[in-house]
Amino acid sequence: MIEYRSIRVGLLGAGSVGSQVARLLLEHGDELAQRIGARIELVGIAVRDLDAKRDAELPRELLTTDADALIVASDIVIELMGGLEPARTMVLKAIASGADVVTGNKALLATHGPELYAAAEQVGAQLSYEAAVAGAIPIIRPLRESLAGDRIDRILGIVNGTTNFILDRMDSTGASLEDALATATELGYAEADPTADIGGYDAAQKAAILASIAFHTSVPVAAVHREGITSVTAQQVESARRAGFVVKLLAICERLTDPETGEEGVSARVYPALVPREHPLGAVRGANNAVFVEASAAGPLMFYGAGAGGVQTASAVLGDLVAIARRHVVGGPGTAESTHAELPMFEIGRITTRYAITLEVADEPGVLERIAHVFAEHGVSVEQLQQTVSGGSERATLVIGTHEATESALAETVASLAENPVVVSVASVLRVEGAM
Ligand SMILES: NC(=O)C1=CN([C@@H]2O[C@H](COP(=O)(O)OP(=O)(O)OC[C@H]3O[C@@H](n4cnc5c(N)ncnc54)[C@H](O)[C@@H]3O)[C@@H](O)[C@H]2O)C=CC1
Ligand SMILES: N[C@@H](CC=O)C(=O)O
Ligand code: NA
Repeated sequence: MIEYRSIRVGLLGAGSVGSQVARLLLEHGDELAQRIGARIELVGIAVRDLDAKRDAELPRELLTTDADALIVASDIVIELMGGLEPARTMVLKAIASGADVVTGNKALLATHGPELYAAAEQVGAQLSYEAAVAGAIPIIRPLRESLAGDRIDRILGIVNGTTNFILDRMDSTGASLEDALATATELGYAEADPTADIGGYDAAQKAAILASIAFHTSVPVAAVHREGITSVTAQQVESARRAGFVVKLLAICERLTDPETGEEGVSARVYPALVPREHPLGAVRGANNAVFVEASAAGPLMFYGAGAGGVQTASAVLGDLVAIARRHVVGGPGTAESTHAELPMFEIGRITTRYAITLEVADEPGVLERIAHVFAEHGVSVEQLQQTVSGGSERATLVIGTHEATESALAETVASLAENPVVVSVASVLRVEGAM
């Protein structure tokens, strides 16, 4: 029997993810010791309530309400409390006391990332966070290590399980957003307050993290353009389905070059978009996540799997823990954040994409010509136009698909359309992404 040295690990938070991390550490201690060459000693689990019911049964003697004492007694701290404070203060304290840190806290990283990375780099500590984006799916490490020699051009991700479940349910059953959300809540996918999910905040935090790593640029969450799914209607989902598309909430991180100045920059944005059903992202069902990466040399790559869930996310936390623990055994520096490029952020008006616009118009001669004129006036080129007239109605529905256009040109086009006397209403404007 090999006598391994011990590496002391302190766990902050024993909720859905934390309780599963503790259980796996306790159950697989021997195997992990062999893989690492040292024993992970779980020295304590900081909780708010010693008697709370938990997803996994944990030894009472490990529970403590004194997180500060636990931090200073640990070589590696795992933060799984969530939220900004006291998580930020505790992570800084752990780093200052010489510990490495593993966290799954995307809100913390998207808001205070640069401060935490700088603190870690200053003392040579490792801060790892595979669980923070797309749960169990390995995406941070592939971007940072496997693709370190390549140039990433674009990331298209479904990174919020709750909204994907809702949109998938609307697509497959015709349910309204409210009904699909109620089902997501019943099944335990949505948060008690689902605003972070359906408002796109959670996806925007993940987009900020992905863009920062992919483009070696510090991207604050405030620079991510965010639109949630709250105004997506059953009608839009049904029209998309009939046209061979599916509505998905996408996080898009893109390297862009201004065609006029040649300036290079980054766009990070979250919005619901039409995706062709045959695109790999179009087939992502239920609460799953997927991240589609386009790299210059590697070409398109797809990472797919469970983006949430206690035990699934615990797998990513343990992966980070094992990697850090191995470094304790073999020595050497950790991986610092790479922000050498510091590309400027391009605002949403500068991005180009395709659009599908649905208009209710008067059914009278010359309407199509007047509508086409509005598009031409703003330099937006129409790719296809479909007209439907309901029997006996004096109105017609026009669905217009555009070629690539800038957001600013599209916004001006839509504003002009809304004011045009032949337009009864602009029923829907959705971007089209991933067209192949
Ligand atoms: N649940 C999931 O599927 C995923 C969660 N994450 C992230 O992992 C982290 C943990 O998430 P969950 O386990 O789902 O959250 P949770 O709400 O189930 O658990 C958090 C636990 O931390 C405890 N806590 C909060 N403040 C504390 C304090 N000051 N001292 C001690 N304990 C404290 C809470 O009482 C709770 O038991 C979050 O940052 C979340 O965003 C990331 C990916 C997926
Ligand atoms: N609420 C999130 C949980 C994981 O990050 C989601 O639905 O994806
Ligand atoms: Na992940």
